[in-house]
Amino acid sequence: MTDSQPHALIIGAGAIGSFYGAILKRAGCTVSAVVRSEYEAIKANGFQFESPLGDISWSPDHLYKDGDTPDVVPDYVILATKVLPGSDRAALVKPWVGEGTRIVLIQNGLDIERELADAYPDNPIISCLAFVAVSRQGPGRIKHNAYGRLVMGRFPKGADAHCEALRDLFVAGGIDIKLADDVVRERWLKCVWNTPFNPLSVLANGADTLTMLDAPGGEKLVRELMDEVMATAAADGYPLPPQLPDSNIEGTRKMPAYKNSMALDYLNGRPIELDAILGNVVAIAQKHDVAVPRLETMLAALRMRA
Ligand SMILES: NC(=O)C1=CN([C@@H]2O[C@H](COP(=O)(O)OP(=O)(O)OC[C@H]3O[C@@H](n4cnc5c(N)ncnc54)[C@H](OP(=O)(O)O)[C@@H]3O)[C@@H](O)[C@H]2O)C=CC1
Ligand SMILES: CC(C)(CO)C(=O)C(=O)O
Repeated sequence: MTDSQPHALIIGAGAIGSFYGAILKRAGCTVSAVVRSEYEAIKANGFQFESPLGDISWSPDHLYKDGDTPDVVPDYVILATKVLPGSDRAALVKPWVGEGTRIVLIQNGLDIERELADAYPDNPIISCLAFVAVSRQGPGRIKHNAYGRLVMGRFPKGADAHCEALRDLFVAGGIDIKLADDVVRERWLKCVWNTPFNPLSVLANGADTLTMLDAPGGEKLVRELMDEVMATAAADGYPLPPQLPDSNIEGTRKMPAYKNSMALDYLNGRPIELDAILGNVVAIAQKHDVAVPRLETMLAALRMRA
């Protein structure tokens, strides 16, 4: 593709994929999508958005199903599926990755890049963390509630010209971007929030943030879980700011009550990203002999439920 109109292909155009696809469309990119169950609806009507950004509804320039072959090799393959056991993400992107294609992950969790980096050693891997509240309302219908910021960096380290070029596109589309030299550290920082809140919301029957914090003993439990994630991060070589649990709780209390992505999956009967967000943290704690009794209990209880 030409530099003047980069081509991004979204794989897994659900809430996150279709939202950041809309942003790249606003930046003037050619944006295509590979979708699964919502193919017919998206083919007929594109992605219909309700958003504080205004009318960001869009239709993919090329719409594909799993198993199709690409018309063009994209500059960016943006993977925005859920990170679930049994989903072979390296195989999923394979038909769409050519020489020079940057593989961009916009997915939650820890230690989720390695399988892509190992499978595609010659393609830049750009790892992104989304700070946004967006959810699917029905086939091809998405509600963007608030926010949108992305933190991004090369995996395993650095923020090079590939990241800068993608940052410029997202900024042109109206999104705030932080480039991170150490994206793994950024994943730990985000996990201090997601690893307690997301699985706990499932144990609490899909509860929102304030319901969890205001339940008797709720804030105390969230803090203890955050402390266990902090201790694990430190043992893994990522000491995080000691005031992070305080600022996370304070920030969460200031936001309107909010159902995180795992709560929404649970409430909609979809599989949850238990390993990416919790299991991988527990595995790293066990590797370093860090005591994480509350995280282990939560993981065991949720595995029983699954
Ligand atoms: N939603 C949010 O506000 C936030 C989400 N995140 C993270 O972003 C990531 C994406 O989450 P989100 O967008 O909410 O998830 P969604 O469930 O809304 O979207 C995932 C999409 O991937 C599609 N998909 C799965 N497998 C395939 C496949 N083989 N081929 C094509 N499409 C496929 C699903 O299709 P199908 O309908 O067929 O299942 C669905 O459209 C997760 O890691 C999540 O934790 C991070 C921050 C906020
Ligand atoms: C931080 C938050 C809550 C939204 O950006 C998220 O990561 C999620 O919903 O899983």
